[in-house]
Amino acid sequence: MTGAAWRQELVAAALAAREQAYAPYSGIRVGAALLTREGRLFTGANVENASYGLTICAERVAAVKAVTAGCRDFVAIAVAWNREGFCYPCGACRQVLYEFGPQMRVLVVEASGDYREEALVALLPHAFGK
Ligand SMILES: O=c1ccn([C@H]2C[C@H](O)[C@@H](CO)O2)c(=O)[nH]1
Ligand SMILES: [Zn+2]
Repeated sequence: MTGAAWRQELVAAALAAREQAYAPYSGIRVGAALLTREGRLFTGANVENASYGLTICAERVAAVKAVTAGCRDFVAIAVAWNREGFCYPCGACRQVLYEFGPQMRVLVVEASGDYREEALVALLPHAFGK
């Protein structure tokens, strides 16, 4: 993945990953697609639980898949959902992403496929890091 093409690929993968969401409680289907320094792409979707509090966000699913595949250097993540407006990662996800990608880009995607690009550091100012 080179040049600008990776952005479109990441956005498309995040939109598609929503299909894998398990969200019977909220109905909010979130998809994430994470690009690592090696050029590998990892997807994730939210996995809810009857206890509610044990729900896992799409972004953290993608992050743990990457790390457990040996990829610890995150370049960018795209996040999409099935609601109006842009899908921004929650605070917990921002912190977990920061551990492996302090310089990474975050593409927040609308259901239409339009997206905005942010720097993770802009979403998590004065971050607590290693
Ligand atoms: O960063 C976030 C925030 C929320 N969700 C999911 C969790 C839950 O299933 C639903 C509503 O919070 O959205 C994510 O996947 N990522
Ligand atoms: Zn989250």
